Amino acid sequence: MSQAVTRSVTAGSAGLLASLDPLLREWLPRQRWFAGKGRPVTGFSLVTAVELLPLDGRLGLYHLLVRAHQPPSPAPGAVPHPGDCYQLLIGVREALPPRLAPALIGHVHDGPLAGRTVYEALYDPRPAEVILEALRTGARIGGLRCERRAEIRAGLVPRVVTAEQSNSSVVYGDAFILKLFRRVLPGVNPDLELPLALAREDCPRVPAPTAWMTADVGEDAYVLGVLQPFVRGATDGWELALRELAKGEDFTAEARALGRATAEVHGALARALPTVSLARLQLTALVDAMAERLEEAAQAVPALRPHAPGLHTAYEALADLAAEGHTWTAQRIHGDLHLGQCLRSPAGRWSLIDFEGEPARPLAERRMAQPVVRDVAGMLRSFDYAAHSAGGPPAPRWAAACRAAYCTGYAEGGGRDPRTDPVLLRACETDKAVYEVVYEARHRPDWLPVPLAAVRRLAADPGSAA
Ligand SMILES: Nc1ncnc2c1ncn2[C@@H]1O[C@H](COP(=O)(O)OP(=O)(O)O)[C@@H](O)[C@H]1O
Ligand SMILES: O=P(O)(O)O[C@H]1O[C@H](CO)[C@@H](O[C@H]2O[C@H](CO)[C@@H](O)[C@H](O)[C@H]2O)[C@H](O)[C@H]1O
Repeated sequence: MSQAVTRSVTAGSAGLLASLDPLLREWLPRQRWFAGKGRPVTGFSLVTAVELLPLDGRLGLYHLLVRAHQPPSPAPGAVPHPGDCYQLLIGVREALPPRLAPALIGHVHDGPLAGRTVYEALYDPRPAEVILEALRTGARIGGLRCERRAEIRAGLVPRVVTAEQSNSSVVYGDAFILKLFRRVLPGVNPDLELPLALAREDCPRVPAPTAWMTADVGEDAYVLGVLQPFVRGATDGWELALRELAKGEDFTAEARALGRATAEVHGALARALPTVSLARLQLTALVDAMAERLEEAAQAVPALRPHAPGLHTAYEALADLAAEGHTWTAQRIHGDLHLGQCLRSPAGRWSLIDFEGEPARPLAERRMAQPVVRDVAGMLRSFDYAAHSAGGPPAPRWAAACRAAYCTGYAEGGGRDPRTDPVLLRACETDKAVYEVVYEARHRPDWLPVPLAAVRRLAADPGSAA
């Protein structure tokens, strides 16, 4: 273990946060992973601070969990909230070398860091090495605790992933990838829980966690990061789909393989974790939750409002089936499945990643058993997204063929053909499209027309879901 890791001490000083406060207020809301977009940050409180490299050297390094205070959402019924907790890895230098310019947070004027430059330390190889070393050695530093399931080679060279993400990732020597969660919550994190459960089932479709890091804060444990094997040379399904679309190529063979992979993962999850039967009461709760999400979304995004009555009919049809006595099985699912969560190895093998669920939903809700059709609906929406985003005119026939092939593959992989459940499928696709409208309005307003086009179709035509 490196000297720096063993010498780490808990800092915990309010002065540290006070000196960072004005810089973080400006920097944090600009980050893609910042969850509280649209509301100002009015202050911060420190949850934990651990000094990973001492300030007296050329490079200081702090691991911080900070709570960002924001006024409550203006949505009717929104409850006051203590503020989201974010994980920050803060590097401190006298001056920033030009290669680290994109990582700049700012120059500190007051407090213990006065006169120094602070920056997003993951971009810097040395801090990234410190984190890997902690994981490799199962270190405990202040409240930080690392655990590992397998050996990790020393000396792997880090590089930060620069793609747009909800979290932040570092690749180590093309052998491992570490995801550091940005908005962290106390409790079980499905992105660790489910891949661990799948590893116990020897499911080869999901990279098994190699090591992970947790913070103990009082009675609570926050999962901070997960290291897993890196699929070398992989292309994600989104990139691949757009590439094939641009060339006018058929994607149905891949869509079918993706359907098989999804069904295999669902099968393994059903073996690993409890399944339940959704009878009338639970189905009513499911339908009510969908309807409530639609109402909240319509409040937040005015463009959705004219379509709300049409969309509600999808939920009413499901409620009618429940009233007639239909039941569905529910189990743990991926929760936010889309083409970008599917990796194709150079040998043509598909893996699924990112089991965090929809980041904006409460953790308890994300960990609930759900009908598998929810994941299927996510993928079907994704083919539609691709067909509307490839640059050329929308390609509805390409999307329809992929959607059908995916359902065929799902049945071949041991699942029930999702098309035998059209009412549930339409309700789930509607719920997903509504989620996407809110997601895009918040994070990528230019993309809003994509889910809105689907909303128009789903509201007007009950048969439009696959
Ligand atoms: N095991 C892996 N092997 C190769 N690349 C990966 C792996 N896991 C993630 N990635 C890459 O990192 C990106 C971000 O990972 P993801 O888990 O989706 O993070 P986020 O939750 O931030 O969206 C993915 O789109 C993928 O390109
Ligand atoms: O991958 P994340 O966990 O960060 O998921 C979030 O971001 C996704 C976009 O990156 C978003 O997915 C939506 O856009 C995709 C194209 O970029 C498309 O393939 C998906 O079907 C669509 O839902 C996802 O919803 C969000 O949770």
